[in-house]
Amino acid sequence: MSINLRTVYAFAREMYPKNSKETIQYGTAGFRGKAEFLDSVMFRMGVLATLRSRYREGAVIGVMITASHNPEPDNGVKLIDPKGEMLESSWEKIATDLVNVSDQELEQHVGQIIKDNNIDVTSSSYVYVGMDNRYHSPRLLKAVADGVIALKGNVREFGIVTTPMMHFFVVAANTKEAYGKPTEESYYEKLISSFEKLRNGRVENGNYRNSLIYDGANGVGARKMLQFIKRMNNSLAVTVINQGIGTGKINEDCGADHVKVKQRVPVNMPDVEPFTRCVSVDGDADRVVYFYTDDEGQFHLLDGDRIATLVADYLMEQIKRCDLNLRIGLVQTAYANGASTDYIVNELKVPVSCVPTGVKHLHHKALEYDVGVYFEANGHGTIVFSDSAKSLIAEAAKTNEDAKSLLLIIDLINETVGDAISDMLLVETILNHKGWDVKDWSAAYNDLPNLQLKISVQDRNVIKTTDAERVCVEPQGLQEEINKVVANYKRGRSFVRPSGTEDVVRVYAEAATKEDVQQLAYEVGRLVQRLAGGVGPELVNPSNAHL
Ligand SMILES: CC(=O)N[C@H]1[C@@H](OP(=O)(O)O)O[C@H](CO)[C@@H](O)[C@@H]1O
Ligand SMILES: [Mg+2]
Repeated sequence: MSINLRTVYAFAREMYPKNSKETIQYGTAGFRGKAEFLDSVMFRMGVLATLRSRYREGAVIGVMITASHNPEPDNGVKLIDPKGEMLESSWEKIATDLVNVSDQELEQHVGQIIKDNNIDVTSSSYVYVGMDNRYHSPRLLKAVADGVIALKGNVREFGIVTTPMMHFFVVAANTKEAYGKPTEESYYEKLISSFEKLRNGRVENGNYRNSLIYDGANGVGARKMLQFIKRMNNSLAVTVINQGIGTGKINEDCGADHVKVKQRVPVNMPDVEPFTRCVSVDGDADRVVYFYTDDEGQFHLLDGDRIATLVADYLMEQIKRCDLNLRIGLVQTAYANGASTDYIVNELKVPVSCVPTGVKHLHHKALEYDVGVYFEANGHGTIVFSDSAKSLIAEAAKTNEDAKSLLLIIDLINETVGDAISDMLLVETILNHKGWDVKDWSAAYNDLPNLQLKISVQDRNVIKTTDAERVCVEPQGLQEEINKVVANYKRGRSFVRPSGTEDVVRVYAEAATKEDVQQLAYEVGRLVQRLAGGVGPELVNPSNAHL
């Protein structure tokens, strides 16, 4: 088979001309932006995925079209490497350069990538493509597929799927189906059968009730949950809200990001009993958070930190019961609530590390342990087991019932990446096992009040950070000013960093009281506006807000 790079240029010029002059970067989770400027990006990512597959000797590479928690007009694309991880970081640079060259330079540039990486263009390549349910996703999926076709690669389209399903399909295909088959049915089957075996017919236990409200963020997570419900034998009574039918827009006033950042219930919440367990996932269903309201109508959040601590505690207990000697570790980011980190260090006594935002960083760190539990505070995370841990557990399972359960737990977990539905089924399994309701779960520790702000600046990349993003090194002087402000607040902590998915600088703050955290976030936000080129209206001082 021979390929003609002229074809790539012809496709690009005729169908996917570059229509934006702005430089775009492979960020925290791939490329994101307004959908109308992404056709050429998608086409080129189809080209890159094909090259990457050839570079990896014909292994399947995944392409997921989604803008996750971003608003409806946005879309995005992320590449999935053969083992289900995010695209290797050295190729992120290749991706960024490829999407930013002009149409005229494209042919020569693709030739250079082939040469630099010694890619055999006559070899086979396989690309899997899936998308979320945004109305512009099908158009963008076609652009990716055309990028593959332009280089004579093989493309398989999965239609509307969650991000974690795409990761599952890629791993399933590349492990010759040891992980399952690369089909939707196989994915449902794997998760549901382990979940139901773990339940073993016991749907309620102690304070645990088996019903919950599920906020699907008007995204693909809603449709897939409806598919789960159809296939489950009433082992869980799930009411799905924000299903994405009718006028509801993806992530608008609903979903995991809304619930976590606004600390508020999603739109369309039915009238439920106080302390009813509720779950929100994001637009592509790779994040999950829990929440409930108490008998005074007060909102309570059980976020990724809570899930991580619940899971780590449970796994430690199970591993101890099996009498196995496995090193368990927890990975967080700077957004983790300080109270959760204290709890991990002082109560769980598990090693905990802090890495930069983005699951790729957490995932890599977690692989250093026999059992690595990682979660971003926003509910994005999973658990990874080393090969040797898996064989030890499998060996023990021959004689030990607890080890058998652990094996089922491993099956229930989508180890490739954070998976909202799989994580939810895991939490449900643990709560059921412990006989806990949300009150019991909340009792482990009290979150410090915390707040996030988004600040618009001229160029968010003027902010540079170090020490897992906890310290800002540029613009000069900003960190010193933040330190001075933070010192005035009991249990105060705050940091700033440029978002990798939105054109904003994020400010995080936590402090001992709600009033303090509002004031602290405001003061740090003002520093960013003043010292990092803020644009738009000045933040309002919360202590003057009533004036
Ligand atoms: C504070 C926060 O929640 N940041 C999110 C967000 O990244 P930013 O780089 O902060 O925009 O989107 C990422 C992808 O979904 C997710 O991994 C990350 O945790
Ligand atoms: Mg997401």
